[in-house]
Amino acid sequence: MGTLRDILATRHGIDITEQQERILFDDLHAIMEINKTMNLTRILSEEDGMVLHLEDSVLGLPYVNDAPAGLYGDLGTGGGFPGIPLCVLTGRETLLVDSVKKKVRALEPVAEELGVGDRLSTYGGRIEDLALERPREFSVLTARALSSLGSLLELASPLLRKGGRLVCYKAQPTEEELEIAFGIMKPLGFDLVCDDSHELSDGSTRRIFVFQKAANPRIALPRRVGMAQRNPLTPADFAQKSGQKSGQKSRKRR
Ligand SMILES: C[S@@+](CC[C@H](N)C(=O)[O-])C[C@H]1O[C@@H](n2cnc3c(N)ncnc32)[C@H](O)[C@@H]1O
Repeated sequence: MGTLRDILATRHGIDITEQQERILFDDLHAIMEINKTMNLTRILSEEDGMVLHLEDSVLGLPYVNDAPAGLYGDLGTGGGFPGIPLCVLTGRETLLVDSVKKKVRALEPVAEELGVGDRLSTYGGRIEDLALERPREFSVLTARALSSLGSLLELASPLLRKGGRLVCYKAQPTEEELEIAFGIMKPLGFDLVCDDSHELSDGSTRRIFVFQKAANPRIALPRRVGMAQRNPLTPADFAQKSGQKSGQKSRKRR
């Protein structure tokens, strides 16, 4: 199969140093060790982990590097993928976000061991609450295996500053998921800047969508906790709302 460095360079045109490769494997091993006592990942072998955690996470590197300078957040980070590898490789100040506090707590000593503890911190709470505490602070966000594209746009919009980017890792979204996301992206303040397909070394397809925040959303965000994922917005919500004035002004969570 080849080394991670070879795979990244030959398949994806991404160069990392030997030292960075070592740090990424140290990360994978640390997560697999923690996984013996806490459910952080379902990927159990080093071989699968190299592809599905390391190769896949690093695919996002050029997209995160293309975003404006500033704070990077990984939403629904779980075992720290893609957040920790991208923190290592980008050098950005990074916040790992997950609603399960003990998961992100377990990642803090890993970051220390990997030598990125000074620029990596964690938030154990819901994305919607982070958006109330730190609105428009982020330059770039990633999300893998978290939610539908439409929900991700809604969750990310209040966190991103103007010009900031949301990098979504998806398998193969359904036509319906795409139609909804593309129908609500403008009202949520986004433009689509990339829709790329990549083939991982196990033959699976990874699609990466990048959205750029261009304007404020047309409704007050975040909505009530859980709404973005349980009751996602659709284009019809905005069709009904055009002409109403109240959405923009109220900060009340609906
Ligand atoms: C399937 S895991 C994906 C983990 C990791 N991103 C990966 O690809 O391996 C989704 C994670 O998102 C977290 N999550 C789901 N909804 C969330 C929300 N609204 N706010 C914060 N975390 C959330 C869950 O606790 C879970 O750890």
